[in-house]
Amino acid sequence: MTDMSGSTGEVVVTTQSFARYTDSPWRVFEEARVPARRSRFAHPLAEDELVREAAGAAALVVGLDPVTAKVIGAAPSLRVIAKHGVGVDNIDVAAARAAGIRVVNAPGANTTAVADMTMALLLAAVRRIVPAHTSVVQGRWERFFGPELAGRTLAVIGFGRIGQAVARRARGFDMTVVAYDPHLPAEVFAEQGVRAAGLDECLAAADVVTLHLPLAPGAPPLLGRAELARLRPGAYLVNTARGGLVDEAALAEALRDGHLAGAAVDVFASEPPDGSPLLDAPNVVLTPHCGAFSHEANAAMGTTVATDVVRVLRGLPPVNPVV
Ligand SMILES: NC(=O)c1ccc[n+]([C@@H]2O[C@H](COP(=O)([O-])OP(=O)(O)OC[C@H]3O[C@@H](n4cnc5c(N)ncnc54)[C@H](O)[C@@H]3O)[C@@H](O)[C@H]2O)c1
Ligand SMILES: O=C(O)CC[C@@H](O)C(=O)O
Repeated sequence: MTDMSGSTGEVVVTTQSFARYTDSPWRVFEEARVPARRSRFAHPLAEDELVREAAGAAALVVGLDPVTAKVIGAAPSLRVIAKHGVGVDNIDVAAARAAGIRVVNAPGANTTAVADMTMALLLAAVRRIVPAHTSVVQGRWERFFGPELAGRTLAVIGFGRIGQAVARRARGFDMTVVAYDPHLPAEVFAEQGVRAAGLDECLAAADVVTLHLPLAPGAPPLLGRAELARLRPGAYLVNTARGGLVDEAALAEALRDGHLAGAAVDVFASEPPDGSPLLDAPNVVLTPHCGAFSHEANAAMGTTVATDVVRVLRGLPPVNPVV
């Protein structure tokens, strides 16, 4: 790490997960002679902490930290906000644009990691891996049954990089895949051997629904009580996209009353999910927003965003602009 605190125009890295498996992202800054340091706070930042960190920064590299209009307004030297990942729902992109600040991210860098995690969570949910593990460890030796994936229908909602990678994996498990993504031309679905359908049709057809779309600022949950009720009895839901896409109370209720057979959730409306109704819902597998946490994705996200930060600070156009 290059720690040149006190220099002007420095890069401040607030995400704790930056360069966890290789120093190569830090080397991008070192080789470009761009001063860069980690945040003083060794935890995900609250808005006021981010205001303090952003005050003298030329660039911020953030994870899920809230880059609000207040943070942007308090950062007169800021030229670029880099999302160490894909989803920019924690960044007020409109405020950044209005302030002339670039936003960049790392599209594709964590596609494989999240697609693998989605399949891991799906398999864990249907074959009840977590209760089976607990049963063995606690000496009960209960034996669990679950459905096979072959021949079942997977509905992929959001058919971008991760959605398509999940569809390829699901086809490898002999699943039928339908997908909903209103922003893509028909050829994209056809190329992947997937049938395009509307949201309602996908929900009605699915044995498993998996979410892979962004969370739009201020949007209500895509899957509220009414949409969850449209799922087949005994269906499963996997969410590795964003917690705000699902009404957690309605999902917990659908699990408790047995309408859904199970859910696997990596992302929560509020993180950590203290008090979430999912914490004590039955038949859930819950992980701490670590879908992107493969070694390879960690290296790729870090070097991708570091490269674009350096480019913007040198006056070059970024490779992966959001704005
Ligand atoms: N769990 C994690 O750690 C993790 C890691 C990476 C990404 N994510 C989440 O996954 C999302 C998808 O990532 P990606 O790399 O596939 O992004 P992507 O941009 O390649 O794909 C997103 C797709 O969603 C589609 N879409 C947008 N709005 C939609 C809507 N209302 N209904 C249906 N489809 C819609 C877009 O057209 C696009 O094709 C990210 O936005 C992020 O929120 C989570
Ligand atoms: O910042 C993180 O820890 C996860 C980011 C991930 O959800 C993404 O959108 O790429």
